[in-house]
Formats: sequence, C-alpha cells, structure tokens
Amino acid sequence: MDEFSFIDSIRPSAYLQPSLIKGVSDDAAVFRQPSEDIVTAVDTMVEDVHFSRETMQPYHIGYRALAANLSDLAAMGSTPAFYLVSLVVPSDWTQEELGEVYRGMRSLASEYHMDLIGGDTVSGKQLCVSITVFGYVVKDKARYRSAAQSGDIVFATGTLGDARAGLECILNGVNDPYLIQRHRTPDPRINFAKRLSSFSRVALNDVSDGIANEANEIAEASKVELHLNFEQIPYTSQISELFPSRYEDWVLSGGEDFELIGTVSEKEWPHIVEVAKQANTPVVEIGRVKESGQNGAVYLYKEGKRSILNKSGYTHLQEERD
Ligand SMILES: Nc1ncnc2c1ncn2[C@@H]1O[C@H](COP(=O)(O)OP(=O)(O)O)[C@@H](O)[C@H]1O
Ligand SMILES: Cc1ncc(C[n+]2csc(CCOP(=O)(O)OP(=O)(O)O)c2C)c(N)n1
Ligand SMILES: [Mg+2]
Ligand SMILES: [Mg+2]
Ligand SMILES: [Mg+2]
Repeated sequence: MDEFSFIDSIRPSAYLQPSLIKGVSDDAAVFRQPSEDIVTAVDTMVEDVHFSRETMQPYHIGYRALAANLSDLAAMGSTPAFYLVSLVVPSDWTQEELGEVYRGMRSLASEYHMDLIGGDTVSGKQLCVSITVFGYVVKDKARYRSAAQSGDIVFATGTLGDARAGLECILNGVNDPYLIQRHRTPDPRINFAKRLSSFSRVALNDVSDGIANEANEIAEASKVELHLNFEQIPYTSQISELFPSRYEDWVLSGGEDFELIGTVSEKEWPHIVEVAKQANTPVVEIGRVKESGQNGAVYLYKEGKRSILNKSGYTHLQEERD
C-alpha cells in the first residue's frame, strides 16, 4: 500500500449533497450554502486512549470516530452534511484494515446522507483518526450550552453509563451484546436534534465525558444552577445488575454514551416529548434549572440528600499525581 493507492481506494464514486462543488480530488473541497448556518467540529480518536486493538476492530474505530463527531453536530441541533478524515497510520496496518475503518465511517455517513470530501494521510506510531464534520442548521437556530434559564426542565435522551459498562464487558470477557454495541457503535441523536429548530429556546450538550461534566458546562455557560435527581437519570437494568458497585459512578461520569442533555422551558417541554417520539428517541426529565449567583453549579439529589455534583468525567492532559 502507498499513500496514493490508498486514497484512490477510499475516494467516493458519487456524492449525495447538492451543495458540494468539489470533493476528494483537488487541494481542498468546495461547497456552497447561502441559506443556512454552517456548523463545524473536529474530534480525534487515538489508539490506547480511545480504543485498543483489544476493545475495537477497525470497523468500530471508524464508526465510533464519526459517531463522536456527529454527536457534536447533534448537540448544536444541526443536520450533518460533510466529513474530512485525517489519519496517522502505523506501518503494521494493512490497506484492508484501513478499508474497514472507512467502511465503519460509511455505514453511519450513508445513514445521514453525508459525503466524505477530503482528509490527510501520514505515517506514525499509533493509529489516530481525526474527523472534521460540517452540518447545517436553520439560521440562528444553533443550540448553545449558554441558553438555559431559571425554571427550565432538564432532560436527557437514551440511557447513561452503557458505553463504560460495555468497555468493562469487553475487557473482562462478559458477553452482553447490547452494552458492547453501545461502546463500539454508539448512535448519535441526530434525528432528535435536527427537529429542534422549531423551538424558541433549547440549551443542549452531548454526553462525551459524562453528565457530571456536561451538566456543569451548561451551568457555567448559562450561569444557572442545575438541580438533578439521581432517581430520574435513565440507565439500563443490565448495568445495575452486572456492576452493582460501580454503575452509579458510570451513569454520572462514564462518558462516551453520546446521548444529549438539555434544558427547555416548562411550556415547550411537551413539544420536546412529541419531537422525541417522532425521532424514536427516549427522553426524560432529570431535573430543574434555578437561578445562580455568579458562576453556576450542579446539585444532585439522591435518597433525599443533596450534594454538589462536580465535574468528574474523562479529562485529557491531567497532571500526573505523585
Ligand atoms: N486544540 C484545540 N485548539 C482549538 N480549539 C480547541 C482545541 N481543543 C478543543 N478546542 C475547542 O474547545 C471547545 C471544547 O472542546 P471539547 O471539550 O473537545 O468539546 P466536546 O466535548 O464537545 O468535543 C470546542 O469549541 C473545541 O472546538
Ligand atoms: C481502551 C479505552 N480506554 C479508556 C476509554 C475511555 N475513554 C477514552 S476517551 C473518553 C472520553 C471521551 O473522549 P474525548 O476525546 O474527551 O471526547 P470529546 O469530549 O472531545 O468529545 C473516555 C471515557 C476507552 N474508550 N477505551
Ligand atoms: Mg472534542
Ligand atoms: Mg460535545
Ligand atoms: Mg472530552
């Protein structure tokens, strides 16, 4: 395999997005979108940080890398359109294995009518997949973390803690296909999020590091307090049965579930429930927003007791403790 024959092997033979002018073939791609706002994000997956040869096959690496990016597009309320892929490839990876990474990306991309429009390929020591995505959203309807207001209902989609439990299943040989699939091939909440443009105001964030982190990001950005009830936070019975001493921690800070946490006025809450039903996305109330002094905070109510919920999920570039 060389760089150019590899690029030839992954070059799309056709494109789906009508706004595309130039795809994979020149120095850069070109698309034109005069009527909507453009949303863009990049997320990176690195061997031995986000996956290992043991936890994921090449297909899952591609799928999961694009899913993480689509989750950020969902968290902005946008509809996916394009992606670019930057690869660092160790010398022991074959073209067939890299083809599998792309097959994983394509399965999700075709579901959301996305086009691969470029990327970059270099050699290196550990596999690294960095994806840049573009999506569209109705003008001024991107959904920000800073939009929460006192009196709002806090909601969450799907179930939390599954991806962390799935990782544990893989590492310890526990055969729970549902949880393992939640870790390897998460389902970003695009179909729900793209329906949110009809709302006057929604705050939204996706759960990549754990809701303890993401709830705090909303609280800080909006300068409000989020009051969450642990008893309302959704999780599967599997994780509490399989991992009784650890699941509570994973529900709050396991991360990588790629669900959404958001807030909406009490008046528009029934409309969220309706939109979620149309999108086939489970959604539940998990708490309320209250006024804050200066900086915002998150409180967790559990068995009648209240505690501060600090950021506790996955954080990169942490200083080593001695
Ligand atoms: N190395 C970087 N250079 C520039 N911007 C960055 C870098 N890393 C993160 N960001 C920006 O910081 C913000 C938060 O990033 P991140 O925590 O990764 O968000 P998310 O959890 O949604 O992926 C985003 O606006 C992101 O684009
Ligand atoms: C082998 C392995 N070890 C540990 C983890 C757990 N893990 C790695 S990164 C991460 C957090 C999410 O990734 P990040 O790069 O922080 O995404 P972002 O916040 O930028 O969306 C978690 C929980 C994993 N997925 N695989
Ligand atoms: Mg990120
Ligand atoms: Mg995010
Ligand atoms: Mg992160």
